[in-house]
Amino acid sequence: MITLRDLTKRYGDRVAVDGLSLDLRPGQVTGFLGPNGAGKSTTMRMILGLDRPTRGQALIDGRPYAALDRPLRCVGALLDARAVHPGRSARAHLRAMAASNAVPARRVDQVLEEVGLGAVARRRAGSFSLGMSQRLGIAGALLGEPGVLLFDEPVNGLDPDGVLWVRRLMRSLAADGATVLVSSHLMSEMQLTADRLVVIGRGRLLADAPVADLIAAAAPSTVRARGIGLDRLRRALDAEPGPVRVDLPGPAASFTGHGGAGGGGDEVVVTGVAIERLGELAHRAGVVLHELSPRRASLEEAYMELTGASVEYGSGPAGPAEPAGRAGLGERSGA
Ligand SMILES: Nc1ncnc2c1ncn2[C@@H]1O[C@H](COP(=O)(O)OP(=O)(O)OP(=O)(O)O)[C@@H](O)[C@H]1O
Repeated sequence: MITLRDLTKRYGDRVAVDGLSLDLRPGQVTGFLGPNGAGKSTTMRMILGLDRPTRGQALIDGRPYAALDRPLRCVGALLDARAVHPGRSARAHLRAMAASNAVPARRVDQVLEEVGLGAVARRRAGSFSLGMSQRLGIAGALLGEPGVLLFDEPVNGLDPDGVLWVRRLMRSLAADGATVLVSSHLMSEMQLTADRLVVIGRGRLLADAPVADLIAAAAPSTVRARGIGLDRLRRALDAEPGPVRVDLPGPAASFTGHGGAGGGGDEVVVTGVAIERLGELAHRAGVVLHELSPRRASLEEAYMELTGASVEYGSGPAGPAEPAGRAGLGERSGA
């Protein structure tokens, strides 16, 4: 269990982490998200006793890191995969870690096999690729079989096989009862890996919720309707209560339904009306439907919505403009 209470870190005038209070429970993978500079690494460093909080506290199983007897047996972490003496072999690096925390030496060979580095155990860590270094960092985190694990960008540099392996590893650690906190900028990966998401921006908590709830709250699902006579459907939607939005469709590939564009008739994307209700309205309005397909928002869309105002190091526009469809045909707030 990880407990944060009013956790705050200032560097001079800059507030890197601003009053975070959270409980991260065993048996769950918590994804830790936020734009560059949001304070994720600083939070992890404070949990691990590498940075001293300006105010508040970070506890592991009820105790600050400094009060843990053999820390590697309580908490394992991958923060910076390159922070290994380059002249030491992978095995020597892990053996030194094990010795300082009363972890049996045989565990070193076990974890090296587990992370796929058994064959290169005697090679200098300085000769490792980024992906191999990440695997060595993960081996170090697993060494003491801790109940709390922190991973900062663990899939950075890993090949697709490695990414899948990390996802399964996180899931199995949580299934065995560990508290797992993992930061990542890969939204699709987080959507697949995490049970719960904590999103921060400029050091402050923006959201703390199960993945599905966070997506549903931040980015509404939509329904695409394709057919003949959609003007009549749009008129029928004018009488619906609540905010309803009617847009031209985005890229056809992002929809789950069959058919796609090009089958004849018009297309609209409706937000704010259940698919069943839309079907009824279309039927009553005499619309010939060729397609009525739901589209669930992605974590990436929800994340953009949540963090839009907190991005400090944003990029300028690049590449072709978004399809014109999202500009919107009509929006109204319900009566
Ligand atoms: N040692 C330090 N001295 C001064 N400022 C720091 C220090 N460490 C972090 N910061 C600042 O604190 C803020 C939070 O940084 P942090 O590295 O925690 O963000 P992050 O969410 O991990 O970002 P990223 O996604 O880019 O890794 C940033 O503005 C950063 O410049």
